[in-house]
Amino acid sequence: MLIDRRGRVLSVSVADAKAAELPAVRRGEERLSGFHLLHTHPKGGGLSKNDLSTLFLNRLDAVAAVEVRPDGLPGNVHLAHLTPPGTVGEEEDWRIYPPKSPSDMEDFDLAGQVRALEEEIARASRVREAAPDKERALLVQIDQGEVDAEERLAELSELARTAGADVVYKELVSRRHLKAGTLVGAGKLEELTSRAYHLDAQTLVFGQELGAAQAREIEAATGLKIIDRTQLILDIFALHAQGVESRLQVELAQLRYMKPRLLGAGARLSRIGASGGSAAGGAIGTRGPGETKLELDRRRINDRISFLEAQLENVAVRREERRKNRSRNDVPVVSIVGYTNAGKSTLLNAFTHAAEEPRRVLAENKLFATLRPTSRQGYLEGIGPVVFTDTVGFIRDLPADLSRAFRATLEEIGDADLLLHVVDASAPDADARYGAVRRILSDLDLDDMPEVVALNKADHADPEALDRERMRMGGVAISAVSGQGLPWLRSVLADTLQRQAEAQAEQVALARQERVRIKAELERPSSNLRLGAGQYPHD
Ligand SMILES: Nc1nc2c(ncn2[C@@H]2O[C@H](COP(=O)(O)OP(=O)(O)OP(=O)(O)O)[C@@H](O)[C@H]2O)c(=O)[nH]1
Ligand SMILES: [Mg+2]
Repeated sequence: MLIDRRGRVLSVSVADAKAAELPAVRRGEERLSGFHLLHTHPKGGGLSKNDLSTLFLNRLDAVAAVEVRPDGLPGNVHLAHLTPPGTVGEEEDWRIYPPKSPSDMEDFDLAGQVRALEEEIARASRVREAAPDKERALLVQIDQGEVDAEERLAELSELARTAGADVVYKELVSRRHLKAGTLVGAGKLEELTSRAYHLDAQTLVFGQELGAAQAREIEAATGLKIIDRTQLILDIFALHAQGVESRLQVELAQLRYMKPRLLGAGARLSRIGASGGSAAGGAIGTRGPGETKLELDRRRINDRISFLEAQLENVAVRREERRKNRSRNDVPVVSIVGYTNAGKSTLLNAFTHAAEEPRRVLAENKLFATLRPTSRQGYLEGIGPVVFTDTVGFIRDLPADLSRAFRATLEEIGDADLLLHVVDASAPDADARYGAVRRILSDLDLDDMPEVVALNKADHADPEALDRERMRMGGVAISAVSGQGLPWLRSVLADTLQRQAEAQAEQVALARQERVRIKAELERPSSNLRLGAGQYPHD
């Protein structure tokens, strides 16, 4: 029986001893649901684990089980209610009372207990309201035996922070085999729900991409807002997008990601959409690029996708024209590439003396601070003027929708004469990041371009680790911030460009020689290359 606070019976269910259906109870975000579940235990015994999770997940005022005696009369009553969130010293999310006889129950002030509990819950939420309204999030990274699982979790945490979340808890969950629906299994989800309750968090972020059905199932089981890594990255791109093209690219990627997930997700999306109002403008996962909010109307989504594709096509055509017109004269171009947050923009600033504020490129301790390629002119001793180009940072497992949307931007890297690959040498997984960047370059068919590696943040890196990295990746240890190693890097860049120019000149010379040789061959009277007269009218 489900009973409300005035003692009215709302519903009665009859079932076997294993499980009874509970009608859907509206779960309050801040308060208890206002219902009390009373049921019988025909075989006797106290509250089961199932009873307690029903209490917890539905935020019931209380759950009570009445044992049934062999003579059919009521036996002991078992009762539990929730403990307030954040309670110190409580092992569990619930407080179970010692069994009472039905007559003892008459003196028990359940209403008073519930009032006290609600007051404590309200106090906790007042404390939270006083704090800045960042989305409080729990992070889960599933470890399937990858070597870099720890780093993935740390990266997920950086992504969440950049997206504006307050990470209150993170966990690496070891699972060789994933559960179809819930990935981590129902027990783990229950544990996470409990943690979220105590830490006052409403968002659960998964380090892997979730399918639409998985996200829905996990949301149903936990009552939390579910975000996956891809959504987080898309969200950051949306926050940082500047300029027409990046905005179009980001929105297109977001819509492509959302489209298959919109089916049957009406309630879920409207709920996420309604909970806007964070400092960064809107809740994580629903931010559109620029000032706009992501359009989630499923009827209009296809039209919008076609429109964006056409717009991007236009931009691409115009860019191609610009590219052709830009006389590929002799100013060499160095494209700065690397993992996100490696220090590419800082290095560009250091190289091009963009000390004058307005020329300075934004460099921040945020992932994907740069989304738009930016070129600045610099100078290299022995070479002369050189154009340095800064571009979008890479990340491992770059979401497919994003790499598709940003393909044009990324392919422009191929216009350069030389890649300057910036590695954050202070990152514990510098190798893996280097590998991830190389893989993306190879996907873009750019892996045969000449590359110079800069091991950046040397001021911050462990010297031994730095030595190891130098052995493995080669490259020059630098600090874009302190300037250490920059003269050496400049001379390596100049040498490489010089050698390349020489090789090119040599090829040109060889080609010229070859032409001369063939011409001479053709002109020799006895040449067997000489074909029948009249075939070469100019002869
Ligand atoms: N300690 C130290 N910090 C650095 C160095 N170079 C850059 N940083 C810091 O690293 C952070 C990221 O720098 P950015 O230049 O924005 O990195 P980025 O590669 O352009 O990053 P995205 O554009 O986001 O992909 C900033 O907080 C910089 O101050 C360095 O040599 N040493
Ligand atoms: Mg940058």
